[in-house]
Amino acid sequence: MSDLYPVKPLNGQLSARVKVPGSKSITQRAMVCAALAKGVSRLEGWLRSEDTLLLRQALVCLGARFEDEEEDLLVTGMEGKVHPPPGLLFMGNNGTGIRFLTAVSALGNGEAFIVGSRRMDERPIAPLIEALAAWGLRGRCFNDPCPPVYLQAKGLSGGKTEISVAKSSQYLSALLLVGPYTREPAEIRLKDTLVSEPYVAMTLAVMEAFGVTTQKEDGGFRPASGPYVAAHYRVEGDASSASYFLAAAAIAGGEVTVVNLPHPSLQGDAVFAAILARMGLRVSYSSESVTVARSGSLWGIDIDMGRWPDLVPTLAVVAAFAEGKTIIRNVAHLRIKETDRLAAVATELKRLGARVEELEDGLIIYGGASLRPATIETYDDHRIAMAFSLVGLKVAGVQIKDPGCVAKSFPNYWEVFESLYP
Ligand SMILES: O=C(O)C1=C[C@@H](OP(=O)(O)O)[C@@H](O)[C@H](O)C1
Ligand SMILES: C=C(OP(=O)(O)O)C(=O)O
Repeated sequence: MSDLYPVKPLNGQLSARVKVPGSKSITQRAMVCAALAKGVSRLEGWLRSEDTLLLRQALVCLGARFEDEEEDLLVTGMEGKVHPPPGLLFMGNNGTGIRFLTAVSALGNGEAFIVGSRRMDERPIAPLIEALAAWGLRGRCFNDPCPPVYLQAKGLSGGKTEISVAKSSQYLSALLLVGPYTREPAEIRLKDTLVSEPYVAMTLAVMEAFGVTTQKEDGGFRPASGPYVAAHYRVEGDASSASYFLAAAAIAGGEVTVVNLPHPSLQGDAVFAAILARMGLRVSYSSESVTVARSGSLWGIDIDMGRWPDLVPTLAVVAAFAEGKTIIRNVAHLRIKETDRLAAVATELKRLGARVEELEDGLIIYGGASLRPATIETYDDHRIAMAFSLVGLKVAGVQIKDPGCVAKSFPNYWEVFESLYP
């Protein structure tokens, strides 16, 4: 792929049906459960992308077996017996993956050394290491509070632990996923207010599909003792990936259907259609799909996005085309994603001529400015590349730098994007 993608403006209105790849978040949870389980699991509709392949490779190093059978993934589980390898485990910039892998490695016996990309060394993981320490793990972050991570694992004792979840829900999901394999029943208490909450519900749902239920109580969780039981698991289409095409209808007008996003969905980000409804679009659902249509005005909104951080770049770009201002609140955790997404979104919208205020934990976007051509910096962040590509549907002369960075979650993004043109 060349290092610049020139977006062609769309003549007329959209009328498109698109299929998105499998959910990255669900795929990674299902991979972990299947890798720990007893027996052979089949993952249907799993996402094959940079991040999921990194996690797959690392789980193979720990002792699970993965085989492709046409589009499905067959996983032979380790029955909870984890064997950290002598070398390095590499997780790129896969935040979900490094948090899950750290917890899974802690179930083993021996040393593990887990490293990521340069940006990963700026994404904190210490809260997870501290919570695992209460279950007997000896571990440290070399770049405290960030990776690389070094562990001396000897299985996890279980019992009570506490976790800080104000910066990321992934720490809690990681603890929950290994909870069934601690020696004593696990009891996890939250120290502070949970961000990105729907991802935790998703973790519990996937665990349940692999046979483990969790008792939820005020301020805490008690996952039942394992093992996970191998399952035939069908992964939903990715709701965050779907957001780009739903947003395309908001920006360019017309109608878009995402054919493989079920309703209801396990993914919090499936809320995006309802957010667009608040901005003036018509929305309809079937059990397997969602359709949005714009025929009239698009209005700015005031919204707390703390539960759905990955939708913020998409929403911010839509907001630039809306009438009036949009206030996006409660998303300080966007500063520790693939890049500082509040800074990146504000900088790139300004480059296009939009008026934007960057808050410590949010954005104010004044919609309706006439936007100008620009070459967009993507900061090695798939969501910045995908969200800003949408601007080019309406504004001539938009080019996206490093378009290949979409491979993290959506390797065929540009192909699906091009299917929007008649
Ligand atoms: O658990 C998950 O699969 C995810 C949780 C969210 O992260 P935080 O909980 O760190 O906000 C989200 O941003 C990320 O893309 C995927
Ligand atoms: C933040 C993301 O992923 P991760 O935290 O897993 O790197 C994302 O996909 O937007």
